Amino acid sequence: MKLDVSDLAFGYPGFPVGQDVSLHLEAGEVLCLLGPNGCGKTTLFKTVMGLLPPRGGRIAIGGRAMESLARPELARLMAYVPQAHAPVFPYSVHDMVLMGRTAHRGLFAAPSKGDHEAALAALEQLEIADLATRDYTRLSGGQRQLVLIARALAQESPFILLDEPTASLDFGNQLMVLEQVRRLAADGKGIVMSTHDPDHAFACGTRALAMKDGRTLANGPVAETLTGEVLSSLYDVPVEILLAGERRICLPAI
Ligand SMILES: Nc1ncnc2c1ncn2[C@@H]1O[C@H](COP(=O)(O)OP(=O)(O)OP(=O)(O)O)[C@@H](O)[C@H]1O
Repeated sequence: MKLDVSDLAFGYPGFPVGQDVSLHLEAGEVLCLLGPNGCGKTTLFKTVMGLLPPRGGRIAIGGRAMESLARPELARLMAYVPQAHAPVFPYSVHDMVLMGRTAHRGLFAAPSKGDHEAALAALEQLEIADLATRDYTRLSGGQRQLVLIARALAQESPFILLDEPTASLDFGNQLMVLEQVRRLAADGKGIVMSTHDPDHAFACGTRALAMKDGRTLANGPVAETLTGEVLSSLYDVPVEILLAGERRICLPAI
């Protein structure tokens, strides 16, 4: 299954944000989206999720035009992982993950045995089944982020969009989330992940899209796309790329 976004223009009513953005993603790939604050990453996500109407261009999932897909159908194809936040209502972790099943059973139907099993399987896959009965609002930021990823997994969609999944996490939790992203891709998910850290793209990305002022600065395989020149121009700071063994590392000149 393939996600094809071609020549997309996106933005809000009366406020264009981006244009001419294309991305193509296959199962098993991790596409990292990088760009300065306010360049339009979240707006692009909202448009690809069908939450904002495109201002131009085309979005197709598995060869089907997005506008031909009903909302529950779209939810079965694409899951969205927002940045971890504390909801007002103290849901249990299991209930949070169960919400990922809504697309499979309708908004008002009671969760089936299969829904509960899918939620538990998602928690187990992320190795956080021991948190199932805990209050989500009382978890650490890293644990919350993993729960939101589990919720997306329970949705059983071929594509997952993650909006800065490592933001505000400590070093260890960042690595834990990146490791899970790699595992999900290895399991055949297609992943789009926004990040402010080029090293995270080097750690788990297969492709990268560098976006500035709502336009594509570079797009392609990570190593060819995130060059020192591109990153310097993207963030307006001198950046060098070093090789540590096989691994690339971003070194800002400070
Ligand atoms: N609901 C909205 N209505 C109008 N403009 C908005 C709305 N939300 C965001 N914007 C504007 O759209 C532009 C892109 O914002 P967006 O949140 O997509 O950027 P971003 O790249 O995700 O930023 P960050 O890295 O800081 O999260 C910004 O100029 C922002 O002010």
